[in-house]
Amino acid sequence: MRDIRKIHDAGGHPVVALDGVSLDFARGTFTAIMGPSGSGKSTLLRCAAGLERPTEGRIVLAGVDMGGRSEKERTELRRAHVGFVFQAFNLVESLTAAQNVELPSRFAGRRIGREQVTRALAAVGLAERARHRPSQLSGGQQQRVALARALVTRPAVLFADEPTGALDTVTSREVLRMMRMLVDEEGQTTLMVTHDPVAAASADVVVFLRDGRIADRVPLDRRSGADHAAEIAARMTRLES
Ligand SMILES: Nc1ncnc2c1ncn2[C@@H]1O[C@H](COP(=O)(O)OP(=O)(O)OP(=O)(O)O)[C@@H](O)[C@H]1O
Repeated sequence: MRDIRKIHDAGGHPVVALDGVSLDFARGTFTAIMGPSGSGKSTLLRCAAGLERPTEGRIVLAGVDMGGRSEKERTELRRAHVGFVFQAFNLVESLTAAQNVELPSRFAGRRIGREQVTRALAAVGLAERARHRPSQLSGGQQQRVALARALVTRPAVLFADEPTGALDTVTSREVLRMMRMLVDEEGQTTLMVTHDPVAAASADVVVFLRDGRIADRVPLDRRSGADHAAEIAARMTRLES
C-alpha cells in the first residue's frame, strides 16, 4: 500500500482514519498491526484487503492494482486472492466442520473438491474433526475451522482481525501456533490486527499505528527464540500515553 489516506464520513463530518500510510507485506511473512483504539488498524486491514476503498493512494494485492476497479471486480479479486478470519468464528451451527469449510466457495459458485477440504482441515490439525459440528468443538478448534475455511482457496493473503479476541489464553495460543506454522510451512502471507502483545509476538514484523499514521515498524528476530510480548507491550504503553 502506498500513501493511503482514508477519510470516513461520520454523519456529515470527516474522520481521518488513515493519514498517509505506506507499507509492504512481503510474501510469506506475518505482519501484526497494533495501536490504540481508533488508531486505524481495522481500516488499514479493510483497505489492504479490498473491502474498503481508500480516499487516496494505491493498493496492489497479489500483483493486481485495486484502483479503478468496479465493485464486482473487487469482489472477484477478493474471492480469488484473499482469506479472512475475524474475532467471531461465523460458523454455521447446523453444518459440519467440512461443510463450513466448503460453504463460501460454494456460494461463490466455485466447486472445491473433498480432498481440498480435507487438506485444509489437516493443515490446521483438524482432519479427525471433519464431521463434527461447531458446538462439538472448543473455541480454538472452531477458530481453526474458520482458518481452514479462509485458506481452502489458497489465498495470496490471509487477513485476520482480532482472531484471538474471543479466546482464552490457552486456546488463543493454539490458534497463534497454527497461524505461525502456516506462515513457516506453507509460506502463507498473513496480516493480523490485534490488541494482544502475545498475539503480535507471533509475527515477523509489528507495525504500530497512532492517529492513522505509522508510529513504528519493528521486525522481530524469530531465530533468537526470545519472547517479544513484553517488549511489544512496553511499546504499546508508550504509544497510549
Ligand atoms: N465506517 C466508519 N464511519 C465513520 N467513521 C469510522 C468508520 N470506521 C472507522 N471510523 C473511525 O475511523 C477511526 C479509525 O477506526 P478503526 O476502526 O480503523 O480503528 P481501530 O484502530 O481498528 O480501532 P479499535 O481498536 O477500537 O477497533 C476511528 O476514529 C473510527 O471512529
